[in-house]
Amino acid sequence: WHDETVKDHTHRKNYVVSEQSRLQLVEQDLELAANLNAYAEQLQKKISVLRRVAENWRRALDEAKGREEEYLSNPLHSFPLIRTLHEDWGPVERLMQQLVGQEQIAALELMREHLPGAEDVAEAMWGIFRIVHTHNLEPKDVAEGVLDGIQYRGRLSALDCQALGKFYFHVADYQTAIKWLTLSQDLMEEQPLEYYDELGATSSGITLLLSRCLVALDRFDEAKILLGGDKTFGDKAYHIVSHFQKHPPQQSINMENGNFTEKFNRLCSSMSRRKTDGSAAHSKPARLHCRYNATTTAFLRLAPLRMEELSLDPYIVLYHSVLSDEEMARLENMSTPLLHRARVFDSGIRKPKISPARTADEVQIPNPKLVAEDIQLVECIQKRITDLTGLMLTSMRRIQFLKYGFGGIYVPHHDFFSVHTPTSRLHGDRIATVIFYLNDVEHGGATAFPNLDLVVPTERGAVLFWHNMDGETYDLDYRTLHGACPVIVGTKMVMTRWIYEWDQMFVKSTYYPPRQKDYRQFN
Ligand SMILES: O=C(O)CCC(=O)C(=O)O
Ligand SMILES: [Fe+2]
Repeated sequence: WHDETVKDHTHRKNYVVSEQSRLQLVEQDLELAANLNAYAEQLQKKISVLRRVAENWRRALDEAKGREEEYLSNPLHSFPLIRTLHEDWGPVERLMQQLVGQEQIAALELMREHLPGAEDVAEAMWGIFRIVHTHNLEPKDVAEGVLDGIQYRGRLSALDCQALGKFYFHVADYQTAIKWLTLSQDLMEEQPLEYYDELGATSSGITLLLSRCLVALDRFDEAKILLGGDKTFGDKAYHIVSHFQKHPPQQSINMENGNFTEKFNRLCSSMSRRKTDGSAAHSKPARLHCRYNATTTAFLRLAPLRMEELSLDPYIVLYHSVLSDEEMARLENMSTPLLHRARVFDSGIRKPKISPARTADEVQIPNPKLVAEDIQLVECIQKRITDLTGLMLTSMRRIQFLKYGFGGIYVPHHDFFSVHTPTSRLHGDRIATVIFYLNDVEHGGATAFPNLDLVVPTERGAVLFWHNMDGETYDLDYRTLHGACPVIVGTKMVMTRWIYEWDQMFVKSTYYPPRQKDYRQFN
């Protein structure tokens, strides 16, 4: 069974999103360290025996120095020497040949398949990349533990910076690659050079990559000076530079959706830090209205909900304290074991697929794997959505529970399909969206609407609701473009429920194209 789980990418461990997998990392790290220490101890034991033997042999000869003949005339000197030279070298040679720490090496091999793989590292690097890119952070600050103006305890090592430098090299961002690689070289002062030699990060290797970046940026002279200053390359600097010029690097990691708009990045940055007083505040426009909604349905007359209008056109509201702590805890507990990597609908292949545009784990609830009382809770929440929105939900479509890890995003998108999909044929388009925030993200993770200059920070228990289509004409409202800002620290849990056109047939009149208003200018 194990092989299958490894092959099935949707079920592999997610070290970025899952606390449980991350805790395993700590355990594995401890185990690796203990194993390595045991190995070093074995090695140390062998070294001290060999040293002792060598010392004993030398001591005899030191004593004899200059008076060898007299020394050897004493049988208590010559007998041991004869015996030693005949008998002892054999066992010593055997000891020298004996492999040390086979047990620990075997243990390491066994552990290896459970350690993070290349794709885990790639995912984590993308996470850092998105945080750095969205907030326009300086590699130096990041390496020193300053993320978006906040000093954290973590630090990056020379090896971490080298890995990030290579990553940026592969995405063809040579300017930033140079920053990471230079940092890596500076940080190498922290350990003896042999340490880096053994771990595959030589300073001259970095110099070579640095000069490659410089050449790619047409900074030939700097590249020559850099190479000339390294003994390894010396007088070959000129040839190396012209070789690099003839063979320019190819971008080998596709940025795909790594590039967000300036507007989105600015909104995310304006709202990435939680207010110190603990209250969350969305940015512009300032609070329009805050009141109790006691009218949408009969339920709300009994239990009015605090509602904040964030935008009137298009209509966007935020409800506070919709879910109780107990409900949120149960939602988290029932969903966490079922999470798998989120997919988005690819209009090219007309199927959902894993995409860097949306890096989160997800599960659809309710779900046959849940116990009856959990299903009941989800159904109760579906009813509450109708209370909040006045819109109908059918059991055909479900709520999506999403969990984002560091660097987790959802690039700006519209929730409506605008093209025909298997879902839209059955249910119509997504006329409205409801997002439940299930936790306060420590840093980052707001929902941003770049066309509306609106950004909504996560607020545990709150619910965001908006219409994706004009309420009367059903025109697609392109102004509702929105995305999830990268999570910087912590995880983010939300539930999204998209509300469909055909489900409203008994509460609203349904319109068909031709559409009347043109919102596409905001596309
Ligand atoms: O996580 C968020 O803030 C946004 C999620 C979203 O846009 C969606 O699920 O459609
Ligand atoms: Fe969305």
